[in-house]
Amino acid sequence: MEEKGKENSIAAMAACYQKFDPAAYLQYNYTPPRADFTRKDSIVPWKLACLHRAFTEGDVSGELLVDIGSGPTFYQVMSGCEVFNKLILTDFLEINRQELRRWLQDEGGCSLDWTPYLEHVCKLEGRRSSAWPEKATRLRQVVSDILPVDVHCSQPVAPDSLPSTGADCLVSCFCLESVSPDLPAFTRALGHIGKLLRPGGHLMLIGALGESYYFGGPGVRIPVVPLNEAQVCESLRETGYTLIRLEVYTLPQDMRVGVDDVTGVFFAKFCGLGSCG
Ligand SMILES: C[S@@+](CC[C@H](N)C(=O)[O-])C[C@H]1O[C@@H](n2cnc3c(N)ncnc32)[C@H](O)[C@@H]1O
Ligand SMILES: O=S(=O)(c1ccc2c(c1)CN[C@@H](CF)C2)N1CCSCC1
Repeated sequence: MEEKGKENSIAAMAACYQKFDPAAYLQYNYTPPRADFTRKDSIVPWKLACLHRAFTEGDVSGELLVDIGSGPTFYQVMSGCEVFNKLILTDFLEINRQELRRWLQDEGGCSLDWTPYLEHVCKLEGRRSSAWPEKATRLRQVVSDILPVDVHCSQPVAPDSLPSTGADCLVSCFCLESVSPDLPAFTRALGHIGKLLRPGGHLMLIGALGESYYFGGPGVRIPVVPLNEAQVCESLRETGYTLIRLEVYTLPQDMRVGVDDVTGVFFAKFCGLGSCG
């Protein structure tokens, strides 16, 4: 696609996000039936277990974890916040960065109660679920910044907002495929964020399989690049990552609730350029 065509399709995607509604998005995806902690086949325990294992199996370490496209959610950093002393959250929209600040400042007015997620991750760590306030305090302590980000820019965050050595670990959930107009743009965005990672750092990528759209609010239909596992791995290989593990979850029929047409979710752990470790 010509340069002008790429710019137009990325601008069209950005326009879709101007009506994104964090509260609705959280309601659609982070409350039952999708977020049902009592169901063994629910996606929440599966995803939180993938993240817990990936952050605690011994090969991930360092100082700085950066979450790309955080949106209004925290589940994706509830395990990582125990491993890293510095955590930077990022999003394209100020309305999402405000939602993150509201929870971090603990002054009420948040759109979702993250307690069940904190309790579940405490249990994964072998702690009592009643230890969730300590985990909430830890998370609030380690978040050092909430930055604007645009994965379609060759420099996705402002210069000098990260150490020159890069982040030790990146996590990104349901972002790249949900903001890219097509697969080449998805792959380019992967390359852009890869430059934020130090050599040998790790990338945890969580995303939708087979999804072509989702609702980011009432009537806010946002196009998604439909991906399969092979495309995810090929895009990551093209951008120089080494696959450590890929896990796939197929959404039960009753979790297909009309807010999107996702058929599955993948969890992938990668190591960036240079020796893994
Ligand atoms: C589907 S949401 C994912 C939110 C969250 N990570 C989660 O796991 O639910 C996609 C996010 O990407 C953000 N976004 C939109 N355009 C972006 C861009 N060009 N670069 C980075 N993030 C973008 C949106 O603001 C939104 O928060
Ligand atoms: O996997 S989810 O069902 C989920 C969570 C978020 C999303 C989707 C699916 C699919 N559409 C995406 C659009 F970008 C957003 N899930 C919701 C409960 S908590 C763990 C994540």
